[in-house]
Amino acid sequence: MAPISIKRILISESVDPCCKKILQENGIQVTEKQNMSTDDLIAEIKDYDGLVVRSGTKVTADVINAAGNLKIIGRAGTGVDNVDVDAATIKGIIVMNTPSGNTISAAELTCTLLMSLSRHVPQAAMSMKAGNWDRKKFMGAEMYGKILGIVGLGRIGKEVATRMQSFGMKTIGYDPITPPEVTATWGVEQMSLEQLWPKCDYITVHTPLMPSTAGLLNDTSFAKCKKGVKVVNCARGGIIDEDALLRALESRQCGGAGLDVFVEEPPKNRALVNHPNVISCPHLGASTKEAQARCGQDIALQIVDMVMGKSLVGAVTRNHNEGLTQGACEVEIFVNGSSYRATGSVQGGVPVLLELNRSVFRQPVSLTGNLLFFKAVASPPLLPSVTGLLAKAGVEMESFSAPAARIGDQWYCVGLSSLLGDLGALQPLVKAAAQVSV
Ligand SMILES: NC(=O)c1ccc[n+]([C@@H]2O[C@H](COP(=O)([O-])OP(=O)(O)OC[C@H]3O[C@@H](n4cnc5c(N)ncnc54)[C@H](O)[C@@H]3O)[C@@H](O)[C@H]2O)c1
Ligand SMILES: O=C(O)[C@H](O)COP(=O)(O)O
Repeated sequence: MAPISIKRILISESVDPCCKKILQENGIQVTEKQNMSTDDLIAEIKDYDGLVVRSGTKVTADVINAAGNLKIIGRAGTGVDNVDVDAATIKGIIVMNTPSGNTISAAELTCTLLMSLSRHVPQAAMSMKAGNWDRKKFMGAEMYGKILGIVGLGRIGKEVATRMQSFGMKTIGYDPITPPEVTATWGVEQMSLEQLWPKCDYITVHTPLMPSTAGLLNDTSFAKCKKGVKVVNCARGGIIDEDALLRALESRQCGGAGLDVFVEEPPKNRALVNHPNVISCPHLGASTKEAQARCGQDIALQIVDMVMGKSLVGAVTRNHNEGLTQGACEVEIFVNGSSYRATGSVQGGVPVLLELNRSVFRQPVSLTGNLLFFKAVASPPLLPSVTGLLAKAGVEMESFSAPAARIGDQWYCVGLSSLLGDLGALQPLVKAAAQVSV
């Protein structure tokens, strides 16, 4: 990748100080300005080559169009729904995020809300502060033996599943991209949503917000749930339809809700927040010292790498030249001095890889998690040999994507539980290999 000149960056939200430090150490001038209105940002942005945000800054088309020099929008976190990615794409501005930095924190908050719903801890604590001693009102239920439905089995969904299994919960789920054989290895049985709704005592959603997930839980799906089902949304406001949730809470079809996110933040309509069976937080999923340190560091290092022409990690910008409407785009990526030509698209809101260096994959490869790509000649012992080698290195194979063709050198992709410490171990089996964490 050719180096990109970035001299001045604006950080418009509370991002860990290590971000500013790393950028400055690499010769980039950094200005921090928080709580700007969109008009303030429009007036300010023209002076900068880069902008670093969290979820609070609305990087609208107006902001992007006012930004004459902007080359990079860095999201210190996961969701980029506050950035108009299409407007950025049209202007050739790269949008990148740090999708893994806050996974554990968001998963832990989800588990906290699930457990608080089962034992009414926030309500009991408030009652104690009000001078009461009410042991009867806050009768709870054990998590043990209950069924948790997880909608969206990506990074956070997986971490929630394994944690709640330790409480003796049975975990079931649904994801259109993560294969059932993969989720089975971490204890989640997949099924259709129609089969899932009536089985669950608790439901938690971990998808991005997009047209296919907006209102996933709505009047119709609540009606199919067990009476008294408890729900958690630590993903994005609107995946659980807020009006439908309020109706379900009022009819007791829903026994309680844990909400970290809202359609409007902060929510002007307080009906849900004020409901006695709702526990809510002001979008705190990523608000831990550890998550902020990781996200701040990751975004700064990704920007520095880009400036040095090293790599383009975490880029989510779509390629307008190739016609997004057709769904596919082609990019050339340079990793450790080698060039890779990749064709990908976005399916159901999820980036997928279709082709790598002319190897067309049989199924689209979901670009999430730790991915190992290798080039080899197809042969029956190839997969068992790679699996054995990974097992020796203490790394689990979470998914396997094979090329459609079986002739000559082809590229394969393997999802890993963690990146390999040493790619050299693959040498006897493969002709080339690279790994990335997406
Ligand atoms: N509350 C917070 O502070 C906080 C923190 C981090 C992430 N998040 C949000 O949590 C969500 C999940 O993040 P992640 O890192 O696990 O993302 P991820 O991309 O790893 O996982 C999302 C999963 O959703 C699946 N999916 C897509 N469409 C679906 C559908 N219609 N039904 C079911 N599954 C579907 C995808 O296949 C993918 O596996 C995102 O919305 C993210 O913005 C919130
Ligand atoms: O998508 C995310 O990363 C989370 O929602 C966290 O958002 P935040 O960085 O604004 O806390």
